[in-house]
Amino acid sequence: MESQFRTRIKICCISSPEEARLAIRLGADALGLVGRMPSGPGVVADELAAQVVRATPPPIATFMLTSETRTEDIIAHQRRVGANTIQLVDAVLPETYAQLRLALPAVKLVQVIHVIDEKNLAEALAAVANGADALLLDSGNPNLAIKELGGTGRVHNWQVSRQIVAQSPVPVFLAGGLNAENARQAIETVQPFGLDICSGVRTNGHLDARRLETFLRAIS
Ligand SMILES: O=C(O)c1ccccc1NCC(=O)[C@H](O)[C@H](O)COP(=O)(O)O
Repeated sequence: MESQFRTRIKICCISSPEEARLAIRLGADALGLVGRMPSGPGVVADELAAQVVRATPPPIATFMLTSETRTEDIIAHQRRVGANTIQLVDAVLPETYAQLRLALPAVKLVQVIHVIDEKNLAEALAAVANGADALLLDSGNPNLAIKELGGTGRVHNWQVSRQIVAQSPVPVFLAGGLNAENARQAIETVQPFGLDICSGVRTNGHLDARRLETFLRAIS
């Protein structure tokens, strides 16, 4: 069934104020700033992320991606960057959401679920029950010796993602290997609140205006 709502767009792996301005000008609802990660191409320094956050006007959301899992380290990361949303790319203890809420009441919490199989449905619903404001379904693999926590350029099992969207009481973003060719199909299959894209709108690592325009046209 066709959704009556506009699919929100998060442009991730923003690596400069110029990329942020381009993404906003072309219609991004949210920007993603990737903090220190065990692997992946999109990492930026905290100082640069903070600079982008300061230059980003409302109502654009700034998502700070963190691989930290201890509450105090997540809080310290947020204080360095100042983003209005924390994207937790790894699993955290159940009590972490309440601790973060207490310390950072104005900051929204988005939990990434790396979709591998049906078991991820329970993981997603537990994150919501524990306090996540939104979910983001991605294609990493946290079980590897060197964890993959995003930026893989791979598509995952959208049937599992569809089940998560259908049962989630909070908004769900879909990520992982999206591009202009598969984005419409992704929306129809998964029916997410928003799409998150990194490599599919880049050329040689840089945000590519033409690829982003083509992507946005494909889903409008
Ligand atoms: O890009 C990275 O290096 C990265 C590493 C670890 C976690 C997240 C990372 N990227 C940010 C994202 O969340 C991506 O937008 C998401 O994984 C989708 O990426 P892609 O498949 O390239 O569109």
